[in-house]
Amino acid sequence: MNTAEKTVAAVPAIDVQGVSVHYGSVSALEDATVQLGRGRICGLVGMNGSGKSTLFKTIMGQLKPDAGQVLVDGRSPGQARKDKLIGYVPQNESVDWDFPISVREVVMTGRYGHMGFTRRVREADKQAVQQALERVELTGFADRQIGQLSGGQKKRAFVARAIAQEASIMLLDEPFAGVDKRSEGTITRLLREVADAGGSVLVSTHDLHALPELADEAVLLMRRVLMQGSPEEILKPENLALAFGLDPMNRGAL
Ligand SMILES: Nc1ncnc2c1ncn2[C@@H]1O[C@H](COP(=O)(O)OP(=O)(O)OP(=O)(O)O)[C@@H](O)[C@H]1O
Repeated sequence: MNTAEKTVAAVPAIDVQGVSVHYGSVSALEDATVQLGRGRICGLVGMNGSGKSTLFKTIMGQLKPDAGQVLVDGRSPGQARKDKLIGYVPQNESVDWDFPISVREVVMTGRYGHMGFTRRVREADKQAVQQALERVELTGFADRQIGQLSGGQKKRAFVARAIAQEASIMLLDEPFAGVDKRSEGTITRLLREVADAGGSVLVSTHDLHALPELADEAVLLMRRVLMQGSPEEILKPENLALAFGLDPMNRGAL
């Protein structure tokens, strides 16, 4: 590795330093510090309202922190978005499923950053979309209106959009919520492929049982970052108790 390559490798993919975010008088994140390296999958774990979506939106540059700093691949979130570094799979509730757009068109929006101002679709864009649809096993659904998919298929469509974008950093807000086993398996496998190719993945999940299989590391969030460590460390009952009160692994689904 030459010096320039070493410098690039040393810059974290995601670097959240002492970030605080408020919605009016509501404190959603307090002095949160999270770092994620390349080729890593990090699970984001915490109760409803613990600040997971707020953290995603701050990394995306949709929310400005009141204190602290966010760097994405060494740049500001705004620049990282312009550079199409971040692929985002939002929570289902934040998408207008009635919008008259097909699955293929949703995935094509991931290519906009590659098209320039005219947004003229080239053969390479069509191929990238087709390959992404194949990878999430949705080719047979490509021409359906997006709202006509099942919960798991909708998630896979947005994962395909991030793949078509060729984003090196993927943020997924509860991709397993309301998702069948097949979609869960497909998404888990794809995230590992993204990480194996050098990408970085931050994924929030309520499925603690699947955490060791899904992620290399995890963050336990309760407005503050309680800890960042291996899934095994995070899942220790005494640590889960910090974030959830009782041990949620013995309470079934969260
Ligand atoms: N637009 C908003 N205006 C005011 N308060 C908000 C807003 N969005 C979120 N909050 C509050 O900020 C806190 C963190 O919310 P956030 O959505 O980040 O949590 P979360 O961990 O993603 O929750 P969930 O698991 O339910 O999706 C909560 O107390 C929430 O009520």
